[in-house]
Amino acid sequence: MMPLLFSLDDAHSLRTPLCRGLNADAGRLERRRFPDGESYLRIHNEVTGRPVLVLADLSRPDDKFLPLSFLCDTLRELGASQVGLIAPYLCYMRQDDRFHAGEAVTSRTFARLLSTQIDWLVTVDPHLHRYHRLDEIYRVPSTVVQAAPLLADWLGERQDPLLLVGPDAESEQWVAKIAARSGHDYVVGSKVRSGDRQVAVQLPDLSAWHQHTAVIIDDVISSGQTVLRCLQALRAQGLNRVDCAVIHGLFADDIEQQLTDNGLRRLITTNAIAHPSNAIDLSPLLLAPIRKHLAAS
Ligand SMILES: O=P(O)(O)OC[C@H]1O[C@@H](O)[C@H](O)[C@@H]1O
Repeated sequence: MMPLLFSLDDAHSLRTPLCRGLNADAGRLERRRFPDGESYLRIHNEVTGRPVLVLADLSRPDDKFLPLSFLCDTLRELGASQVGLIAPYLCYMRQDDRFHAGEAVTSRTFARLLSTQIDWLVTVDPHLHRYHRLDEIYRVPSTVVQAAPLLADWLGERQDPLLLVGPDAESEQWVAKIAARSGHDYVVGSKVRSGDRQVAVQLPDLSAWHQHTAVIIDDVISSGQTVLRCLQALRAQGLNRVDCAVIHGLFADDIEQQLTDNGLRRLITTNAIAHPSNAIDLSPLLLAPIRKHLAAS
């Protein structure tokens, strides 16, 4: 049976390519808020016995998780044969430890809650730092898609000599893969975070790469402080041509002007989260894992 694909956000740029690539019908979802702020949700398709895909942009998740839960639960109540979640950005991955007594390890709790709502999960480069695999916290089958080949191919088209720069140890998992595929050199810095927006980045000696264009690579830009401090550290060493490629553009703060004022030439992101900086379409990488889960469930 042809799958049905619902998107919590009608404008998600992955909706049409995924429907086309999977030969899926676009589901019709009616959503509004009652005057008191509670969610109203109605599914306008017959879902009984059909495999259903839910595409969700999970940036700013606190507003989205309840509507997502209502949707998935209703799909199951109405008899969908499976409910698979495509969450190109998987939220609540960064609080992966109890750093201070009494803190909520929100990654674990969120994973536990979400796992009760869905049959499987496909996501792109979740922030796996202290966890190494999603199944350490998720209780449903999952596939992690890596955006590295698409970023590497995008960089591979560049003619100027590039130095890829990971701002911190965590970023090495992404920058090393992109460097290996694109054939560019890379270095990794070290970062100390003393607050949500207090970040210091140190880079190794870069005198061997003065003629290169630096490209900062990271998985997430949130406040933008990591990229900003990395940019400043590069310029302090005389690397004045600096671009940046990030997988998930959360843009929690209005940082872009500040980055431009500090000399950043270009910032690009994937379309995991819709933003004017989107330059890389993830859909070619998502189709095969989604088909695999559809067939296995
Ligand atoms: O510095 P901001 O943009 O707030 O946060 C993003 C950084 O925080 C880390 O978890 C990410 O891997 C990235 O390096």
